[in-house]
Amino acid sequence: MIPDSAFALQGLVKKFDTKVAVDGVELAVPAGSFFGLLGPNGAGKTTTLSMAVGLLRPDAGRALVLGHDVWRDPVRAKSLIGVMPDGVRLFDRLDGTELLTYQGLLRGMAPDVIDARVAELLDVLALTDAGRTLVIDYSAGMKKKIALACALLHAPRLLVLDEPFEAVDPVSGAAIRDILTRYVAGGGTVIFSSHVLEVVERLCSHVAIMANGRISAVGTLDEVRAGRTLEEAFVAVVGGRVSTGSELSWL
Ligand SMILES: Nc1ncnc2c1ncn2[C@@H]1O[C@H](COP(=O)(O)OP(=O)(O)OP(=O)(O)O)[C@@H](O)[C@H]1O
Repeated sequence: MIPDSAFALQGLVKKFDTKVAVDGVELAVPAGSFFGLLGPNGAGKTTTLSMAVGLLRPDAGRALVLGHDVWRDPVRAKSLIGVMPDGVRLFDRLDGTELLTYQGLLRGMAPDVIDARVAELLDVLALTDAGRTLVIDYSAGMKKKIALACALLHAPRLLVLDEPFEAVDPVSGAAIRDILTRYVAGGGTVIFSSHVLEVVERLCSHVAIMANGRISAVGTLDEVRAGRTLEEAFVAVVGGRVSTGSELSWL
């Protein structure tokens, strides 16, 4: 049986000491959707995605990738996903080509397939010249792009990306949007967190808004917007700050 949800999060909870970072998150990401996860700083997006892909053990709940439990059946579940985590920890004493090749070998890919895909990914992401540069010497945006290439290399069914557009230049951002749009058109599923509402509005078919460790709104983009802009919907769900106009008068 093929589940309707590419990704199902059920009752995920994570506490850090007394802080409840994620408070019973339930989320079904439909197969073939382009899913944006929004929320203010500290809402619990990264913690949720980290648990969802098997990088952080939940205190309660479970995550299913195409029906496979990430914690009980990790090898199968992880073979189906490509992940670009927050803070991108990479083997940065390798150059770009070596890093991708290493990633492909870990994934059990054939060397000739790896070579062809690495060359293509470096080209599309404008990293060809950086292929022989150590990753530690990359800029923040270049690190994002090589991390995205690592997530794409094995042609996963589902992509989980933490702030993929952060720090990338406009040309690279357009290239990434194009890659992801084609990936979804080809039957893939993407879930990504972002603070860039214009990008989410342009790309996403579905959106969830997190606040205080919970999902406060979820649905198709139009359902969540409900006739408003996404920014208006976000502020309505999360709560805007009311300015008295007198703050920082000393500045
Ligand atoms: N390792 C940790 N130890 C202690 N507290 C943590 C840890 N990781 C996250 N937190 C706390 O959990 C809460 C949720 O953090 P998280 O990084 O998931 O938020 P986020 O929605 O991704 O935020 P941002 O948009 O700023 O990246 C925050 O209050 C944060 O301080």
